[in-house]
Amino acid sequence: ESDVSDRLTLESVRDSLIRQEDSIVFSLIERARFPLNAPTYDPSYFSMPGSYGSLVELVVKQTEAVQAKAGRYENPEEHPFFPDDLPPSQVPPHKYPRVLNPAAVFVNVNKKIWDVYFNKLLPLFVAPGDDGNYASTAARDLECLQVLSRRIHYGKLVAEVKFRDEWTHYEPAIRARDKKTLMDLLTAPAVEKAVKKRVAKKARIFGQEVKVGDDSDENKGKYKVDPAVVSRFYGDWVIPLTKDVEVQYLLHRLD
Ligand SMILES: C=C(O[C@@H]1C=C(C(=O)O)C=C[C@H]1O)C(=O)O
Repeated sequence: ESDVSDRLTLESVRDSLIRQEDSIVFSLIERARFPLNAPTYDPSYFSMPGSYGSLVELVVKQTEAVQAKAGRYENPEEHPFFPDDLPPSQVPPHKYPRVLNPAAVFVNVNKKIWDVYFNKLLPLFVAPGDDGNYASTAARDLECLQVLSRRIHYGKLVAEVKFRDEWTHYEPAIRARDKKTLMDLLTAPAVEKAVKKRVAKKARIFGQEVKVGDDSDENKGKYKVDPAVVSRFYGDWVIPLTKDVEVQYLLHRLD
Protein backbone atom coordinates (compact mmCIF):
# COMPACT_ATOMS: atom_id res chain seq x y z
CA GLU A 1 0.00 0.00 0.00
CA SER A 2 1.55 3.33 -1.04
CA ASP A 3 2.66 5.55 1.78
CA VAL A 4 -0.28 7.86 2.48
CA SER A 5 1.99 10.66 3.53
CA ASP A 6 3.10 11.29 -0.06
CA ARG A 7 -0.57 12.08 -0.86
CA LEU A 8 -1.11 14.09 2.30
CA THR A 9 -0.52 17.76 1.49
CA LEU A 10 -1.91 21.00 2.87
CA GLU A 11 -3.77 21.37 -0.42
CA SER A 12 -5.34 17.89 -0.16
CA VAL A 13 -6.51 18.36 3.44
CA ARG A 14 -7.88 21.81 2.57
CA ASP A 15 -9.76 20.26 -0.37
CA SER A 16 -11.33 17.78 2.04
CA LEU A 17 -12.41 20.63 4.36
CA ILE A 18 -13.99 22.37 1.37
CA ARG A 19 -15.92 19.20 0.46
CA GLN A 20 -17.02 18.86 4.10
CA GLU A 21 -18.57 22.34 3.87
CA ASP A 22 -21.18 20.86 1.52
CA SER A 23 -22.09 18.16 4.04
CA ILE A 24 -22.33 20.72 6.85
CA VAL A 25 -24.55 23.11 4.88
CA PHE A 26 -26.84 20.30 3.69
CA SER A 27 -27.11 18.85 7.21
CA LEU A 28 -28.21 22.27 8.52
CA ILE A 29 -30.73 22.56 5.67
CA GLU A 30 -32.19 19.18 6.59
CA ARG A 31 -32.42 20.05 10.31
CA ALA A 32 -34.15 23.32 9.36
CA ARG A 33 -37.01 21.27 7.87
CA PHE A 34 -38.22 20.93 11.47
CA PRO A 35 -38.98 23.67 13.99
CA LEU A 36 -37.10 23.79 17.28
CA ASN A 37 -39.23 20.93 18.80
CA ALA A 38 -38.11 21.74 22.35
CA PRO A 39 -39.34 18.46 23.99
CA THR A 40 -36.54 16.72 22.05
CA TYR A 41 -34.10 18.37 24.46
CA ASP A 42 -36.21 18.28 27.65
CA PRO A 43 -35.08 15.52 30.07
CA SER A 44 -38.54 15.57 31.71
CA TYR A 45 -40.33 14.86 28.41
CA PHE A 46 -40.02 11.08 28.80
CA SER A 47 -38.35 8.52 30.99
CA MET A 48 -37.15 4.97 30.31
CA PRO A 49 -34.82 2.55 32.13
CA GLY A 50 -31.20 3.60 31.72
CA SER A 51 -30.02 7.17 32.32
CA TYR A 52 -30.54 8.70 28.90
CA GLY A 53 -31.58 12.19 29.88
CA SER A 54 -33.27 13.87 26.91
CA LEU A 55 -34.62 12.21 23.77
CA VAL A 56 -31.73 13.56 21.68
CA GLU A 57 -29.29 11.93 24.13
CA LEU A 58 -31.16 8.62 23.78
CA VAL A 59 -30.99 8.81 19.98
CA VAL A 60 -27.31 9.82 19.95
CA LYS A 61 -26.18 7.22 22.52
CA GLN A 62 -28.10 4.35 20.92
CA THR A 63 -27.11 5.31 17.35
CA GLU A 64 -23.46 5.64 18.33
CA ALA A 65 -23.62 2.17 19.91
CA VAL A 66 -24.90 0.62 16.67
CA GLN A 67 -22.37 2.56 14.59
CA ALA A 68 -19.56 1.50 16.97
CA LYS A 69 -20.48 -2.16 16.33
CA ALA A 70 -20.38 -1.36 12.60
CA GLY A 71 -16.82 -0.09 13.02
CA ARG A 72 -17.39 3.66 12.64
CA TYR A 73 -15.04 4.69 15.45
CA GLU A 74 -12.17 2.54 14.18
CA ASN A 75 -11.69 5.46 11.76
CA PRO A 76 -9.40 8.02 13.48
CA GLU A 77 -11.40 10.81 11.80
CA GLU A 78 -14.54 9.83 13.77
CA HIS A 79 -15.15 10.81 17.41
CA PRO A 80 -18.13 9.63 19.47
CA PHE A 81 -20.05 12.10 21.67
CA PHE A 82 -20.58 9.43 24.35
CA PRO A 83 -17.41 7.31 24.25
CA ASP A 84 -17.98 5.58 27.61
CA ASP A 85 -19.49 2.07 27.36
CA LEU A 86 -19.42 1.97 23.54
CA PRO A 87 -19.53 -1.67 22.33
CA PRO A 88 -16.51 -3.00 20.41
CA SER A 89 -16.50 -3.18 16.61
CA GLN A 90 -18.06 -6.38 15.26
CA VAL A 91 -16.60 -6.04 11.73
CA PRO A 92 -13.27 -7.14 10.22
CA PRO A 93 -10.63 -4.51 11.02
CA HIS A 94 -9.93 -2.00 8.22
CA LYS A 95 -6.33 -0.83 7.81
CA TYR A 96 -6.71 2.94 8.08
CA PRO A 97 -3.52 4.75 7.01
CA ARG A 98 -1.47 5.60 10.08
CA VAL A 99 -0.86 9.33 9.67
CA LEU A 100 -1.50 10.87 13.04
CA ASN A 101 0.73 10.58 16.09
CA PRO A 102 -0.98 8.00 18.37
CA ALA A 103 -1.28 10.72 21.04
CA ALA A 104 -3.95 12.31 18.80
CA VAL A 105 -6.50 10.06 20.47
CA PHE A 106 -6.42 12.32 23.55
CA VAL A 107 -7.76 15.30 21.56
CA ASN A 108 -11.57 15.29 21.62
CA VAL A 109 -13.59 18.54 21.75
CA ASN A 110 -17.03 16.94 21.28
CA LYS A 111 -18.37 18.21 24.63
CA LYS A 112 -17.75 21.77 23.41
CA ILE A 113 -19.24 20.98 19.99
CA TRP A 114 -22.38 19.59 21.68
CA ASP A 115 -22.74 22.75 23.81
CA VAL A 116 -22.11 25.16 20.94
CA TYR A 117 -24.45 23.35 18.52
CA PHE A 118 -27.44 23.25 20.89
CA ASN A 119 -26.92 26.54 22.71
CA LYS A 120 -25.36 28.85 20.10
CA LEU A 121 -26.33 27.56 16.64
CA LEU A 122 -29.65 25.71 16.83
CA PRO A 123 -31.78 28.67 18.05
CA LEU A 124 -30.30 30.81 15.25
CA PHE A 125 -31.19 28.69 12.24
CA VAL A 126 -34.42 26.77 13.02
CA ALA A 127 -37.93 28.23 13.27
CA PRO A 128 -39.64 28.34 16.67
CA GLY A 129 -42.46 25.83 17.12
CA ASP A 130 -43.35 22.20 17.70
CA ASP A 131 -44.56 19.73 15.07
CA GLY A 132 -44.16 16.61 17.20
CA ASN A 133 -41.46 15.05 14.99
CA TYR A 134 -39.01 14.72 17.88
CA ALA A 135 -37.31 11.46 16.78
CA SER A 136 -36.69 12.79 13.25
CA THR A 137 -35.49 16.08 14.72
CA ALA A 138 -33.00 14.22 16.95
CA ALA A 139 -31.77 12.20 13.96
CA ARG A 140 -31.10 15.44 12.05
CA ASP A 141 -29.32 16.90 15.07
CA LEU A 142 -27.03 13.85 15.18
CA GLU A 143 -26.20 14.31 11.48
CA CYS A 144 -25.22 17.93 12.19
CA LEU A 145 -23.18 16.97 15.27
CA GLN A 146 -21.29 14.22 13.42
CA VAL A 147 -20.45 16.31 10.36
CA LEU A 148 -19.30 19.23 12.53
CA SER A 149 -17.24 16.91 14.74
CA ARG A 150 -15.55 15.35 11.71
CA ARG A 151 -14.70 18.78 10.29
CA ILE A 152 -13.36 20.22 13.53
CA HIS A 153 -11.28 17.15 14.43
CA TYR A 154 -9.86 17.20 10.88
CA GLY A 155 -7.66 19.86 12.49
CA LYS A 156 -5.45 16.97 13.63
CA LEU A 157 -4.61 16.09 10.02
CA VAL A 158 -4.08 19.75 9.11
CA ALA A 159 -1.72 20.14 12.07
CA GLU A 160 0.19 16.97 11.15
CA VAL A 161 0.74 18.24 7.61
CA LYS A 162 1.84 21.67 8.86
CA PHE A 163 4.22 20.03 11.35
CA ARG A 164 5.78 17.87 8.62
CA ASP A 165 6.13 20.90 6.31
CA GLU A 166 7.67 23.24 8.92
CA TRP A 167 8.74 21.13 11.91
CA THR A 168 11.77 23.35 12.60
CA HIS A 169 9.35 26.20 13.37
CA TYR A 170 6.85 24.07 15.32
CA GLU A 171 9.24 21.96 17.43
CA PRO A 172 10.62 24.76 19.65
CA ALA A 173 7.08 26.12 20.29
CA ILE A 174 5.84 22.62 21.14
CA ARG A 175 8.71 21.99 23.55
CA ALA A 176 8.09 25.41 25.15
CA ARG A 177 4.32 24.62 25.36
CA ASP A 178 3.91 28.00 23.65
CA LYS A 179 0.27 27.92 22.54
CA LYS A 180 0.29 31.53 21.27
CA THR A 181 3.21 30.90 18.92
CA LEU A 182 1.64 27.65 17.75
CA MET A 183 -1.65 29.48 17.05
CA ASP A 184 0.21 32.21 15.15
CA LEU A 185 2.17 29.65 13.11
CA LEU A 186 -0.90 27.65 12.05
CA THR A 187 -3.26 30.59 11.36
CA ALA A 188 -3.88 31.44 7.69
CA PRO A 189 -6.13 34.54 7.65
CA ALA A 190 -6.70 34.53 3.88
CA VAL A 191 -7.88 30.92 4.01
CA GLU A 192 -10.26 31.68 6.88
CA LYS A 193 -11.69 34.65 4.96
CA ALA A 194 -12.27 32.47 1.88
CA VAL A 195 -13.91 29.73 4.00
CA LYS A 196 -16.40 32.17 5.52
CA LYS A 197 -17.28 33.64 2.14
CA ARG A 198 -17.65 30.24 0.46
CA VAL A 199 -19.93 28.69 3.10
CA ALA A 200 -22.26 31.71 2.86
CA LYS A 201 -22.33 31.27 -0.93
CA LYS A 202 -23.03 27.52 -0.58
CA ALA A 203 -25.88 28.26 1.83
CA ARG A 204 -27.33 30.64 -0.79
CA ILE A 205 -26.92 28.20 -3.68
CA PHE A 206 -27.92 24.98 -1.86
CA GLY A 207 -30.70 26.67 0.11
CA GLN A 208 -32.43 28.63 -2.63
CA GLU A 209 -36.02 28.04 -3.75
CA VAL A 210 -35.82 26.32 -7.16
CA LYS A 211 -38.54 27.42 -9.56
CA VAL A 212 -39.21 25.87 -12.95
CA GLY A 213 -40.33 27.74 -16.06
CA ASP A 214 -39.23 31.07 -14.70
CA ASP A 215 -35.52 31.74 -14.40
CA SER A 216 -35.95 35.19 -12.89
CA ASP A 217 -34.17 35.37 -9.58
CA GLU A 218 -37.32 35.17 -7.48
CA ASN A 219 -35.47 34.02 -4.38
CA LYS A 220 -35.93 37.46 -2.84
CA GLY A 221 -33.33 36.59 -0.18
CA LYS A 222 -35.33 33.61 1.11
CA TYR A 223 -33.03 30.66 1.90
CA LYS A 224 -33.63 27.43 3.80
CA VAL A 225 -30.82 28.41 6.21
CA ASP A 226 -29.64 32.00 6.64
CA PRO A 227 -26.25 32.23 4.84
CA ALA A 228 -25.06 34.89 7.28
CA VAL A 229 -25.79 32.55 10.21
CA VAL A 230 -23.73 29.77 8.60
CA SER A 231 -20.82 32.11 7.87
CA ARG A 232 -20.88 33.62 11.36
CA PHE A 233 -21.05 30.15 12.94
CA TYR A 234 -17.96 29.14 11.01
CA GLY A 235 -16.16 32.34 12.03
CA ASP A 236 -17.18 32.27 15.70
CA TRP A 237 -17.00 28.52 16.40
CA VAL A 238 -16.06 26.05 13.63
CA ILE A 239 -12.74 27.70 12.69
CA PRO A 240 -11.66 28.56 16.28
CA LEU A 241 -12.49 25.02 17.48
CA THR A 242 -10.57 23.55 14.52
CA LYS A 243 -7.56 25.66 15.48
CA ASP A 244 -7.88 24.56 19.12
CA VAL A 245 -7.73 20.97 17.88
CA GLU A 246 -4.64 21.85 15.83
CA VAL A 247 -2.90 23.37 18.86
CA GLN A 248 -3.89 20.50 21.17
CA TYR A 249 -2.68 17.95 18.60
CA LEU A 250 0.64 19.78 18.15
CA LEU A 251 1.17 19.90 21.92
CA HIS A 252 0.95 16.08 21.89
CA ARG A 253 2.92 15.68 18.64
CA LEU A 254 6.26 14.99 20.31
CA ASP A 255 4.81 12.68 23.01
C1 LIG B 1 -7.53 24.43 8.61
C2 LIG B 1 -6.49 25.27 8.55
O1 LIG B 1 -5.96 25.89 9.67
C3 LIG B 1 -6.58 27.08 10.17
C4 LIG B 1 -8.03 26.88 10.30
C5 LIG B 1 -8.86 27.15 9.23
C6 LIG B 1 -10.29 26.69 9.24
O2 LIG B 1 -10.71 26.14 10.29
O3 LIG B 1 -10.97 26.83 8.19
C7 LIG B 1 -8.36 27.86 8.10
C8 LIG B 1 -7.06 28.36 8.10
C9 LIG B 1 -6.21 28.27 9.29
O4 LIG B 1 -6.27 29.47 10.04
C10 LIG B 1 -5.79 25.58 7.25
O5 LIG B 1 -4.71 26.17 7.32
O6 LIG B 1 -6.36 25.22 6.19
